[in-house]
Amino acid sequence: MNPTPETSPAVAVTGLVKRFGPVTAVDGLDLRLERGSILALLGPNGAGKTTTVEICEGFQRPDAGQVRVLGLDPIADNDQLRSRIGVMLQGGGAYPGAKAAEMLRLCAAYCADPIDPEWLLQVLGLTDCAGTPYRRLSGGQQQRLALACALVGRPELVFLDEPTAGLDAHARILVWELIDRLRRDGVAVLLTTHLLDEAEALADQIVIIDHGRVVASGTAADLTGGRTQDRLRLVTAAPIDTAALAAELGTGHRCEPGVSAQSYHITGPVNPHLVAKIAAWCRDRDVLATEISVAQQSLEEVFLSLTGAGFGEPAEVGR
Ligand SMILES: Nc1ncnc2c1ncn2[C@@H]1O[C@H](COP(=O)(O)OP(=O)(O)OP(=O)(O)O)[C@@H](O)[C@H]1O
Repeated sequence: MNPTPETSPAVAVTGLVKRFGPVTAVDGLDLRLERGSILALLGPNGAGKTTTVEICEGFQRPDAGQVRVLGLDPIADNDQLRSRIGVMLQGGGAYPGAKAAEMLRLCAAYCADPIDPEWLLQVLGLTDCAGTPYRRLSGGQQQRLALACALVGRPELVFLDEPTAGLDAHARILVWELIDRLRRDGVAVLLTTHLLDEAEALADQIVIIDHGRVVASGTAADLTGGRTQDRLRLVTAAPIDTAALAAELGTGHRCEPGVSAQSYHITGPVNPHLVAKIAAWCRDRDVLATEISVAQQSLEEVFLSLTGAGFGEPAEVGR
């Protein structure tokens, strides 16, 4: 049975392909965003994030694959979808001379049940510039006003393309709090970002794409924690012979110097026996091991390793 539009996922994309001449911007991409949750789309420049989001918004036509937004076709059912989704557009649209509050009230006037524009201005720290013409607003204020315009119609789903790009730390926190609040109110959010801490702080699900394909997806914990069992960090009070330690640990283990002095990365299966062996090896050489820790990769390390040169097949993490 086909899901009805009310029970279907906020976004369901399967096998999406989009080409621009010789460039394949999106190459068989699958995505699924549940209602009331936040999905962060991460990827290097040119990975296909904006193209994917614009197809979901109905601004571009896919070459292949299926896209359903709130159970509907973003192009064929665009009229039905418009009032139910929020899109954060860049630029002042047709009214760059209009004042900030006027623009937001205008957006609200098109909506059946808008959020109070004054409340949104206040939450986003825009009250002081409510009377400022759009073109005189700072970049960060324009960005927050675009977010307010996307949200004023109480959308069920909101698309945010780099919502905090260029915002100062204070404004970023305001926007993060608002996005988190949306989720608690049952709104689904699909956001693209280059800020890994933003994805980590906000998203229920992170999807990393490269060359138009999903290379990993899961929660931040899945992505950073899934590989902890094959990596150990060692710090010693004096330099050690890495080749000798690697030889002691046997095949399957490597020992390489880390970035800071007398720090080392040991890769290979990590278990209590390995930890004991390293400690004993240091003791036998009268070298103090000041730290032996099972290393947690940062999201940045995961991102760089997955989207760096030479990456091969897609990794499925925590799906
Ligand atoms: N209208 C277009 N015409 C031709 N090529 C395009 C068009 N739109 C996107 N592309 C190409 O498609 C690829 C994906 O672009 P896209 O903007 O989706 O990437 P992105 O992940 O959003 O990148 P960024 O992080 O830099 O914004 C790029 O190689 C881009 O040059």
